[in-house]
Amino acid sequence: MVGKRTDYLSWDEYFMAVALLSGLRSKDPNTQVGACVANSQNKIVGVGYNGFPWGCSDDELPWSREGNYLDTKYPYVCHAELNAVLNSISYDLRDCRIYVALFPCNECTKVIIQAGIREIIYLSDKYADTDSVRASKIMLDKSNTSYRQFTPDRESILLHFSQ
Ligand SMILES: Nc1ccn([C@H]2C[C@H](O)[C@@H](COP(=O)(O)O)O2)c(=O)n1
Ligand SMILES: [Zn+2]
Repeated sequence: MVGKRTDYLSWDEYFMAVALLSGLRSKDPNTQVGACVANSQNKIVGVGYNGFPWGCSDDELPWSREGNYLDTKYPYVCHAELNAVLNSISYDLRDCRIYVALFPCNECTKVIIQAGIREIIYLSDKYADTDSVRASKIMLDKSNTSYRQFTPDRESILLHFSQ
């Protein structure tokens, strides 16, 4: 008898990989972030990545990190988590999980909590020392929204377009 494959992706690996794949759509030259919302039945209900709003051309708005505020990307860019929630097929994301490459900022955290998402699974917390992420953790703790870092069991996942 032929047994089943054993190196198949776990749900956490699968949803985090979808988040990372979505992040590859981002035009941000410095930080590409993807997010994937999964419901309690392990169905994907929303994906997103960081980018400018509809109608705001990637070629006309700045991707700079420094300079006058209006000449940087920060006032314009929609974060991956916001896009994943807004792109989701349901308004009510109660009991969903969000997988995201980078710990959510305070503004996205508000959106995540208000949407009813119950758990955040993140890969990197590289901005842990910012007040934005500190505020996120305060709100998450108060609202009993859980968060945990994804610790991968494998280094990478390879995709081949040629089979
Ligand atoms: N949780 C997050 C954090 C950040 N982003 C976006 C916003 C920017 O496009 C980029 C961060 O840029 P950096 O300051 O590292 O040059 O990532 C997000 O989508 N989700
Ligand atoms: Zn954010």
